[in-house]
Amino acid sequence: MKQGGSDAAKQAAGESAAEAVEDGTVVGLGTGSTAAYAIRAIGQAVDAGLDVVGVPTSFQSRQLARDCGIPLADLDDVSVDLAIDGADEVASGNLIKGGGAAHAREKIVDASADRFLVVADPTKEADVLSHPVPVEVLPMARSTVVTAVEELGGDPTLRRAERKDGPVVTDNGNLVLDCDFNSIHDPAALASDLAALPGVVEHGLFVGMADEIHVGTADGVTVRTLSK
Ligand SMILES: O=C[C@H](O)[C@H](O)[C@H](O)COP(=O)(O)O
Repeated sequence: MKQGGSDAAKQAAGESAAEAVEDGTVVGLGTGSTAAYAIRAIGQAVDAGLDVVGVPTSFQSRQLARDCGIPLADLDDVSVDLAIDGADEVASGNLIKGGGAAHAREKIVDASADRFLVVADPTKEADVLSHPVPVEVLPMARSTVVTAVEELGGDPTLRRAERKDGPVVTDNGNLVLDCDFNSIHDPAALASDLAALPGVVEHGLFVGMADEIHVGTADGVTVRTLSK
């Protein structure tokens, strides 16, 4: 997993994207260490009087947003203007997400947003996606999805919990298979194949969804605007 980015780079990316949040914005709040910097920056702006509503993508982002004083709502009540979220890998504007097993809720919130800003550090950038793809599965479908992923050419591994025996259980009560496909030359086709498997709740390929990528370094931020 590519998690080698510096805190300074993550902070620069997160704070850059947070600058896009204006008064009255409904903002999707991503999950992970880079999105957390955006949430903290939005919280500081709320303290200074900015009127925003946040839609969290996980238990973790909800808790951080509450700690930062960001008013929250869910998708039954609001529609998202702008989502800010991290990524485990970025190539040609496509993403692999789910290193924190939050990709199902992230995809719902990020896909619903009018604009989706990705925040990353340079260690996340690649020419071709090759990070294992997290696939959230209903527990009863684990074995059938393992077989189906192998038939698609992948090598699935059940994600194990740390400081708990057994598997990671997502915020939705499901399991995660990290599926290694080596280099993914047609992410749209793989995304469609994975989504079609019975028992797959969501996979971590985010294809053609991002509007901007904010890549932070210790020295500044590069913003790439993508055409969709
Ligand atoms: O499930 C977690 C998310 O998809 C994260 O946005 C992703 O793993 C990137 O996290 P980080 O910014 O901590 O590398």
